[in-house]
Amino acid sequence: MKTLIVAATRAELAFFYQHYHLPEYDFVESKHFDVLITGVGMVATAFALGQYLTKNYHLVVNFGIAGCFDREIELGTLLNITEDNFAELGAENGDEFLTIKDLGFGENHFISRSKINIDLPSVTGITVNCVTGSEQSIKNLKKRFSPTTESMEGAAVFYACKQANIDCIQIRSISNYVEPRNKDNWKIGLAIKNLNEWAIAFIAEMN
Ligand SMILES: O=C(O)c1cccc(C(=O)CC[C@H]2O[C@@H](n3cnc4c(=O)[nH]cnc43)[C@H](O)[C@@H]2O)c1
Repeated sequence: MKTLIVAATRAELAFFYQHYHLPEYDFVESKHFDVLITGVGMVATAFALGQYLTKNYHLVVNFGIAGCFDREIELGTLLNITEDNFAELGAENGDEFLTIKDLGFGENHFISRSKINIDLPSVTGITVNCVTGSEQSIKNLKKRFSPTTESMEGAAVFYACKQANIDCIQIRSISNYVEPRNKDNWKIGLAIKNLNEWAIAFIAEMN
């Protein structure tokens, strides 16, 4: 059985593609692993996984960059997101937020059940449709989830893997702090370089 590597954009796996001489397609098959580029966001991710996630895979690895709520963590740091949450899926009730679970319609919190030993700090993430960019939203999200990271896909990958009963890990490299938007502060190049080096070593070790 193979590993399915999932990322939102091909740019996030650029050096990985180069290293393995992969063709520039959004779904690439190779002997030990396949790669799926889903597009950004939960909808695109869920649709792509609905098309490609089959029982041929024993493991899904979601790679990407992410925002970070913790200023003690340096940009470019790699983290293992072992828990993730749909942060906006639910209902407002005045100032209170009711999750999809509170409403009785399903789960908003996912935990990786993988037993693979990952040499990175384990943290909790949130997954959003709208990148957080106001002090009030940051305060609310910290209160509700105590998150370390924010992405736009993570919890959707965990959700799909749970539905398909396939183990999943999520590795993200910190490109920016979650703050009022200022793309000049983002270190995307550094985050992608570190992410790809780790991904190449991880896949080499697994096979
Ligand atoms: O501008 C570029 O060169 C560039 C190259 C590769 C990827 C990007 C992206 O913007 C990828 C979007 C991707 O990043 C995740 N992300 C990163 N920071 C955050 C954040 O603060 N909040 C939420 N998501 C974040 C997200 O998963 C997107 O899929 C740009």
